[in-house]
Amino acid sequence: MTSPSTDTTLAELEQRATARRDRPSYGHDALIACDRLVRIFSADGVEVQALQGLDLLVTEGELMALVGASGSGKSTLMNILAGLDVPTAGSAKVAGCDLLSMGPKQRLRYRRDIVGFVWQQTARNLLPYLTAAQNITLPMQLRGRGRGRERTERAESLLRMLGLEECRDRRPQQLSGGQQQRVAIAVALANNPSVLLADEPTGELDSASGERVFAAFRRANEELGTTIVIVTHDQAVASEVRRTVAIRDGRTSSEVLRRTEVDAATGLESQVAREYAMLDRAGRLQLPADYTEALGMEHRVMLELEQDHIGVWPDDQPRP
Ligand SMILES: Nc1ncnc2c1ncn2[C@@H]1O[C@H](COP(=O)(O)OP(=O)(O)OP(=O)(O)O)[C@@H](O)[C@H]1O
Repeated sequence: MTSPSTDTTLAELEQRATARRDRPSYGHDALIACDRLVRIFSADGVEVQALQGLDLLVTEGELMALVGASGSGKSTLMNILAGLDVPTAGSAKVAGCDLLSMGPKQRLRYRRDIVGFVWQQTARNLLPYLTAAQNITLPMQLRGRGRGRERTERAESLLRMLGLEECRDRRPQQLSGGQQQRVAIAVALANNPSVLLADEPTGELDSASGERVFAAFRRANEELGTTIVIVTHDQAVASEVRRTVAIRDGRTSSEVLRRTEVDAATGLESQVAREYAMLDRAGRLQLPADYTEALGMEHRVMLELEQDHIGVWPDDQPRP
Protein backbone atom coordinates (compact mmCIF):
# COMPACT_ATOMS: atom_id res chain seq x y z
CA MET A 1 0.00 0.00 0.00
CA THR A 2 1.31 3.40 -0.88
CA SER A 3 0.45 6.49 1.10
CA PRO A 4 -0.89 9.49 -0.81
CA SER A 5 1.94 11.63 -2.12
CA THR A 6 2.37 15.02 -0.53
CA ASP A 7 1.15 16.80 -3.66
CA THR A 8 -2.25 14.99 -3.59
CA THR A 9 -4.75 17.63 -2.70
CA LEU A 10 -7.55 17.21 -0.21
CA ALA A 11 -10.04 17.72 -3.03
CA GLU A 12 -8.50 14.80 -4.95
CA LEU A 13 -8.68 12.54 -1.90
CA GLU A 14 -12.32 13.49 -1.38
CA GLN A 15 -13.04 12.79 -5.04
CA ARG A 16 -11.48 9.33 -4.78
CA ALA A 17 -13.42 8.55 -1.61
CA THR A 18 -16.67 9.62 -3.28
CA ALA A 19 -15.94 7.52 -6.37
CA ARG A 20 -15.28 4.50 -4.11
CA ARG A 21 -18.45 5.12 -2.12
CA ASP A 22 -20.57 5.55 -5.25
CA ARG A 23 -19.27 2.37 -6.85
CA PRO A 24 -22.23 -0.04 -7.18
CA SER A 25 -22.15 -2.68 -4.43
CA TYR A 26 -21.40 -6.35 -5.25
CA GLY A 27 -24.40 -7.94 -6.94
CA HIS A 28 -26.49 -4.77 -6.83
CA ASP A 29 -28.26 -5.68 -10.09
CA ALA A 30 -28.54 -9.46 -9.46
CA LEU A 31 -31.77 -11.13 -8.37
CA ILE A 32 -29.83 -13.63 -6.23
CA ALA A 33 -26.62 -12.40 -4.62
CA CYS A 34 -24.62 -14.63 -2.26
CA ASP A 35 -21.51 -12.99 -0.90
CA ARG A 36 -18.93 -15.01 1.05
CA LEU A 37 -21.66 -17.28 2.33
CA VAL A 38 -20.68 -19.60 5.19
CA ARG A 39 -22.74 -22.41 6.75
CA ILE A 40 -21.23 -24.41 9.58
CA PHE A 41 -23.07 -27.41 11.01
CA SER A 42 -22.17 -28.83 14.40
CA ALA A 43 -22.94 -32.49 14.93
CA ASP A 44 -21.65 -34.50 17.92
CA GLY A 45 -19.09 -31.82 18.71
CA VAL A 46 -17.71 -31.93 15.16
CA GLU A 47 -17.98 -28.89 12.92
CA VAL A 48 -18.70 -29.30 9.23
CA GLN A 49 -18.16 -26.28 6.98
CA ALA A 50 -20.76 -27.00 4.31
CA LEU A 51 -20.33 -23.57 2.68
CA GLN A 52 -16.95 -21.92 2.90
CA GLY A 53 -17.34 -18.39 1.55
CA LEU A 54 -19.51 -19.08 -1.47
CA ASP A 55 -20.12 -16.28 -4.00
CA LEU A 56 -22.96 -16.57 -6.51
CA LEU A 57 -24.83 -14.06 -8.64
CA VAL A 58 -27.93 -14.93 -10.62
CA THR A 59 -29.52 -12.40 -12.95
CA GLU A 60 -33.27 -11.92 -13.20
CA GLY A 61 -34.75 -14.16 -15.89
CA GLU A 62 -31.87 -16.67 -15.90
CA LEU A 63 -32.33 -20.43 -16.16
CA MET A 64 -29.17 -21.97 -14.73
CA ALA A 65 -27.86 -25.20 -13.25
CA LEU A 66 -25.74 -25.95 -10.17
CA VAL A 67 -23.61 -29.08 -10.22
CA GLY A 68 -21.07 -30.59 -7.85
CA ALA A 69 -19.97 -33.82 -6.17
CA SER A 70 -21.96 -35.29 -3.32
CA GLY A 71 -21.31 -33.30 -0.14
CA SER A 72 -20.08 -30.18 -1.97
CA GLY A 73 -22.81 -28.00 -0.43
CA LYS A 74 -25.51 -27.78 -3.12
CA SER A 75 -28.48 -28.71 -0.92
CA THR A 76 -27.19 -26.51 1.89
CA LEU A 77 -27.19 -23.57 -0.53
CA MET A 78 -30.67 -24.43 -1.86
CA ASN A 79 -32.11 -24.68 1.67
CA ILE A 80 -30.71 -21.24 2.45
CA LEU A 81 -32.10 -19.76 -0.79
CA ALA A 82 -35.46 -21.40 -0.04
CA GLY A 83 -35.55 -19.64 3.33
CA LEU A 84 -35.55 -22.98 5.19
CA ASP A 85 -32.10 -22.56 6.73
CA VAL A 86 -30.04 -19.57 7.87
CA PRO A 87 -26.36 -19.10 6.95
CA THR A 88 -23.73 -18.78 9.68
CA ALA A 89 -22.05 -15.76 8.04
CA GLY A 90 -21.79 -13.80 4.82
CA SER A 91 -24.70 -12.30 2.98
CA ALA A 92 -27.51 -13.68 0.84
CA LYS A 93 -30.12 -11.52 -0.86
CA VAL A 94 -32.94 -12.69 -3.09
CA ALA A 95 -35.26 -10.21 -4.80
CA GLY A 96 -34.26 -7.57 -2.25
CA CYS A 97 -34.91 -9.85 0.77
CA ASP A 98 -32.00 -10.23 3.19
CA LEU A 99 -31.97 -13.94 4.09
CA LEU A 100 -29.85 -13.40 7.22
CA SER A 101 -31.89 -10.71 8.91
CA MET A 102 -35.46 -11.76 8.03
CA GLY A 103 -37.78 -12.26 10.98
CA PRO A 104 -40.20 -15.25 11.16
CA LYS A 105 -43.09 -13.33 9.55
CA GLN A 106 -40.97 -12.06 6.67
CA ARG A 107 -39.51 -15.54 6.25
CA LEU A 108 -42.99 -17.02 5.92
CA ARG A 109 -43.96 -14.37 3.34
CA TYR A 110 -40.68 -14.98 1.53
CA ARG A 111 -41.36 -18.72 1.26
CA ARG A 112 -44.93 -18.13 0.12
CA ASP A 113 -44.46 -15.25 -2.35
CA ILE A 114 -40.83 -14.94 -3.49
CA VAL A 115 -39.61 -18.52 -3.96
CA GLY A 116 -41.15 -21.69 -5.28
CA PHE A 117 -39.53 -25.07 -4.69
CA VAL A 118 -39.49 -28.45 -6.46
CA TRP A 119 -37.88 -31.34 -4.55
CA GLN A 120 -36.36 -34.52 -5.93
CA GLN A 121 -38.77 -36.83 -4.14
CA THR A 122 -41.96 -36.62 -6.19
CA ALA A 123 -44.05 -37.53 -3.13
CA ARG A 124 -42.72 -34.52 -1.21
CA ASN A 125 -44.06 -31.97 -3.68
CA LEU A 126 -47.77 -32.81 -3.76
CA LEU A 127 -50.53 -33.64 -1.28
CA PRO A 128 -51.67 -37.19 -2.09
CA TYR A 129 -55.39 -36.67 -1.37
CA LEU A 130 -55.77 -33.60 -3.63
CA THR A 131 -56.11 -33.59 -7.43
CA ALA A 132 -53.50 -31.86 -9.58
CA ALA A 133 -55.73 -28.77 -9.93
CA GLN A 134 -56.43 -28.66 -6.17
CA ASN A 135 -52.71 -28.99 -5.40
CA ILE A 136 -52.08 -25.95 -7.61
CA THR A 137 -54.86 -23.80 -6.11
CA LEU A 138 -53.82 -24.59 -2.52
CA PRO A 139 -50.83 -22.17 -2.31
CA MET A 140 -53.05 -19.38 -3.71
CA GLN A 141 -55.73 -20.18 -1.11
CA LEU A 142 -53.15 -20.18 1.72
CA ARG A 143 -51.94 -16.80 0.57
CA GLY A 144 -55.51 -15.50 0.31
CA ARG A 145 -54.94 -14.67 -3.35
CA GLY A 146 -57.93 -13.90 -5.62
CA ARG A 147 -61.37 -15.50 -5.62
CA GLY A 148 -62.09 -19.19 -6.13
CA ARG A 149 -62.78 -18.67 -9.83
CA GLU A 150 -59.56 -16.71 -10.44
CA ARG A 151 -57.57 -19.37 -8.63
CA THR A 152 -59.12 -22.12 -10.75
CA GLU A 153 -58.42 -20.14 -13.91
CA ARG A 154 -54.76 -19.68 -12.95
CA ALA A 155 -54.44 -23.39 -12.16
CA GLU A 156 -55.99 -24.24 -15.55
CA SER A 157 -53.65 -21.88 -17.36
CA LEU A 158 -50.59 -23.37 -15.63
CA LEU A 159 -51.79 -26.89 -16.45
CA ARG A 160 -52.25 -25.82 -20.09
CA MET A 161 -48.85 -24.14 -20.26
CA LEU A 162 -47.13 -27.30 -19.00
CA GLY A 163 -49.19 -29.64 -21.20
CA LEU A 164 -51.00 -31.27 -18.27
CA GLU A 165 -54.67 -30.65 -19.08
CA GLU A 166 -55.51 -34.35 -18.94
CA CYS A 167 -54.04 -34.60 -15.42
CA ARG A 168 -56.31 -31.90 -13.98
CA ASP A 169 -58.59 -34.16 -11.91
CA ARG A 170 -56.14 -36.94 -11.12
CA ARG A 171 -54.51 -37.50 -7.74
CA PRO A 172 -50.69 -37.86 -7.59
CA GLN A 173 -50.82 -41.67 -7.42
CA GLN A 174 -52.71 -41.65 -10.74
CA LEU A 175 -49.85 -39.69 -12.38
CA SER A 176 -46.45 -40.83 -13.67
CA GLY A 177 -43.34 -39.57 -11.87
CA GLY A 178 -42.68 -37.07 -14.67
CA GLN A 179 -46.26 -35.79 -14.62
CA GLN A 180 -46.05 -35.40 -10.83
CA GLN A 181 -42.90 -33.29 -11.21
CA ARG A 182 -44.56 -31.12 -13.85
CA VAL A 183 -47.57 -30.62 -11.58
CA ALA A 184 -45.08 -29.77 -8.81
CA ILE A 185 -43.65 -27.05 -11.08
CA ALA A 186 -47.17 -25.65 -11.55
CA VAL A 187 -47.68 -25.72 -7.74
CA ALA A 188 -44.38 -23.88 -7.23
CA LEU A 189 -45.44 -21.29 -9.83
CA ALA A 190 -48.95 -20.80 -8.41
CA ASN A 191 -48.14 -17.60 -6.52
CA ASN A 192 -45.98 -16.29 -9.37
CA PRO A 193 -42.66 -16.38 -7.47
CA SER A 194 -39.60 -14.40 -8.60
CA VAL A 195 -37.41 -17.48 -8.23
CA LEU A 196 -38.03 -21.19 -8.76
CA LEU A 197 -35.56 -23.51 -7.01
CA ALA A 198 -35.33 -27.19 -7.88
CA ASP A 199 -33.15 -29.79 -6.15
CA GLU A 200 -32.53 -32.78 -8.46
CA PRO A 201 -36.01 -32.56 -10.02
CA THR A 202 -35.24 -35.26 -12.58
CA GLY A 203 -33.26 -37.49 -10.20
CA GLU A 204 -35.93 -40.17 -9.90
CA LEU A 205 -37.00 -40.15 -13.56
CA ASP A 206 -35.99 -41.96 -16.74
CA SER A 207 -34.34 -39.79 -19.39
CA ALA A 208 -37.47 -39.24 -21.56
CA SER A 209 -39.55 -38.08 -18.54
CA GLY A 210 -36.59 -36.01 -17.33
CA GLU A 211 -36.49 -34.23 -20.69
CA ARG A 212 -40.18 -33.36 -20.48
CA VAL A 213 -39.72 -32.02 -16.94
CA PHE A 214 -36.81 -29.89 -18.09
CA ALA A 215 -38.91 -28.63 -21.01
CA ALA A 216 -41.53 -27.53 -18.43
CA PHE A 217 -38.89 -25.51 -16.56
CA ARG A 218 -37.81 -23.91 -19.83
CA ARG A 219 -41.42 -23.05 -20.67
CA ALA A 220 -41.94 -21.41 -17.25
CA ASN A 221 -38.72 -19.45 -17.74
CA GLU A 222 -39.62 -18.30 -21.25
CA GLU A 223 -43.33 -17.63 -20.79
CA LEU A 224 -43.43 -16.26 -17.24
CA GLY A 225 -39.88 -14.90 -17.02
CA THR A 226 -39.32 -16.81 -13.77
CA THR A 227 -35.67 -17.05 -12.69
CA ILE A 228 -34.85 -20.74 -12.26
CA VAL A 229 -31.98 -22.46 -10.42
CA ILE A 230 -31.76 -26.23 -10.81
CA VAL A 231 -29.38 -28.47 -8.82
CA THR A 232 -28.70 -31.49 -10.96
CA HIS A 233 -26.52 -34.51 -11.61
CA ASP A 234 -28.35 -34.93 -14.91
CA GLN A 235 -25.88 -34.17 -17.73
CA ALA A 236 -28.75 -33.61 -20.16
CA VAL A 237 -30.13 -30.80 -17.97
CA ALA A 238 -26.72 -29.32 -17.19
CA SER A 239 -25.81 -29.16 -20.88
CA GLU A 240 -29.06 -27.49 -21.95
CA VAL A 241 -28.86 -24.36 -19.84
CA ARG A 242 -26.83 -21.32 -20.84
CA ARG A 243 -24.86 -21.30 -17.56
CA THR A 244 -23.78 -24.17 -15.32
CA VAL A 245 -22.00 -23.31 -12.07
CA ALA A 246 -19.96 -26.00 -10.30
CA ILE A 247 -19.63 -26.06 -6.52
CA ARG A 248 -16.57 -27.66 -4.93
CA ASP A 249 -15.90 -27.83 -1.18
CA GLY A 250 -18.55 -25.25 -0.35
CA ARG A 251 -17.47 -22.67 -2.93
CA THR A 252 -18.32 -21.93 -6.54
CA SER A 253 -15.31 -23.25 -8.42
CA SER A 254 -16.02 -23.08 -12.14
CA GLU A 255 -18.64 -22.06 -14.61
CA VAL A 256 -19.57 -23.26 -18.10
CA LEU A 257 -21.16 -20.72 -20.43
CA ARG A 258 -22.88 -21.87 -23.61
CA ARG A 259 -23.82 -19.79 -26.56
CA THR A 260 -25.07 -20.40 -30.07
CA GLU A 261 -22.70 -19.48 -32.87
CA VAL A 262 -23.65 -19.19 -36.52
CA ASP A 263 -21.07 -20.21 -39.10
CA ALA A 264 -20.70 -17.23 -41.43
CA ALA A 265 -20.04 -19.42 -44.48
CA THR A 266 -22.67 -22.16 -44.06
CA GLY A 267 -25.21 -20.37 -41.83
CA LEU A 268 -25.25 -23.48 -39.62
CA GLU A 269 -25.83 -22.98 -35.89
CA SER A 270 -23.71 -24.75 -33.30
CA GLN A 271 -23.49 -24.69 -29.50
CA VAL A 272 -20.19 -23.47 -28.12
CA ALA A 273 -19.39 -24.20 -24.46
CA ARG A 274 -16.52 -22.63 -22.59
CA GLU A 275 -15.38 -23.39 -19.05
CA TYR A 276 -14.23 -20.61 -16.73
CA ALA A 277 -12.63 -20.77 -13.29
CA MET A 278 -14.23 -18.53 -10.67
CA LEU A 279 -12.24 -15.76 -9.10
CA ASP A 280 -13.81 -14.94 -5.76
CA ARG A 281 -14.05 -11.52 -4.16
CA ALA A 282 -10.83 -12.08 -2.23
CA GLY A 283 -8.99 -12.98 -5.47
CA ARG A 284 -8.99 -16.74 -4.70
CA LEU A 285 -9.07 -19.15 -7.60
CA GLN A 286 -9.70 -22.91 -7.49
CA LEU A 287 -7.47 -24.62 -10.05
CA PRO A 288 -9.09 -27.78 -11.48
CA ALA A 289 -7.78 -30.89 -9.69
CA ASP A 290 -6.91 -32.61 -12.99
CA TYR A 291 -4.74 -29.64 -14.01
CA THR A 292 -2.84 -29.42 -10.71
CA GLU A 293 -2.40 -33.20 -10.53
CA ALA A 294 -1.13 -33.39 -14.12
CA LEU A 295 1.65 -30.91 -13.27
CA GLY A 296 2.23 -32.15 -9.72
CA MET A 297 1.25 -28.78 -8.23
CA GLU A 298 0.89 -28.86 -4.47
CA HIS A 299 0.90 -26.30 -1.67
CA ARG A 300 2.75 -23.61 -3.59
CA VAL A 301 2.85 -22.33 -7.17
CA MET A 302 4.72 -19.55 -8.91
CA LEU A 303 2.77 -16.73 -10.50
CA GLU A 304 3.90 -14.42 -13.25
CA LEU A 305 1.98 -11.39 -14.43
CA GLU A 306 2.10 -11.08 -18.21
CA GLN A 307 0.60 -8.36 -20.33
CA ASP A 308 -2.64 -10.24 -20.99
CA HIS A 309 -2.60 -13.25 -18.63
CA ILE A 310 -1.20 -14.65 -15.40
CA GLY A 311 1.11 -17.67 -15.64
CA VAL A 312 1.01 -20.41 -12.98
CA TRP A 313 4.00 -22.80 -12.58
CA PRO A 314 4.91 -25.62 -10.20
CA ASP A 315 7.32 -24.15 -7.65
CA ASP A 316 10.26 -26.40 -8.64
CA GLN A 317 10.22 -25.37 -12.31
CA PRO A 318 12.62 -22.76 -13.65
CA ARG A 319 10.65 -19.71 -14.67
CA PRO A 320 10.25 -19.36 -18.44
N1 LIG B 1 -27.84 -30.81 9.07
C1 LIG B 1 -26.56 -31.12 8.91
N2 LIG B 1 -25.78 -31.43 9.98
C2 LIG B 1 -24.47 -31.73 9.83
N3 LIG B 1 -23.83 -31.75 8.62
C3 LIG B 1 -24.56 -31.46 7.54
C4 LIG B 1 -25.95 -31.14 7.60
N4 LIG B 1 -26.40 -30.90 6.34
C5 LIG B 1 -25.35 -31.07 5.52
N5 LIG B 1 -24.24 -31.40 6.22
C6 LIG B 1 -22.89 -31.63 5.69
O1 LIG B 1 -22.55 -30.52 4.87
C7 LIG B 1 -21.86 -30.93 3.71
C8 LIG B 1 -22.62 -30.46 2.47
O2 LIG B 1 -23.84 -31.19 2.39
P1 LIG B 1 -24.94 -30.95 1.24
O3 LIG B 1 -26.11 -31.82 1.56
O4 LIG B 1 -25.18 -29.51 1.08
O5 LIG B 1 -24.17 -31.50 -0.05
P2 LIG B 1 -24.74 -31.80 -1.53
O6 LIG B 1 -23.76 -31.18 -2.47
O7 LIG B 1 -26.14 -31.35 -1.64
O8 LIG B 1 -24.65 -33.37 -1.59
P3 LIG B 1 -25.63 -34.42 -2.37
O9 LIG B 1 -25.35 -34.21 -3.85
O10 LIG B 1 -25.16 -35.74 -1.88
O11 LIG B 1 -27.03 -34.10 -1.99
C9 LIG B 1 -21.72 -32.44 3.80
O12 LIG B 1 -20.46 -32.72 4.36
C10 LIG B 1 -22.83 -32.85 4.75
O13 LIG B 1 -22.50 -34.02 5.45
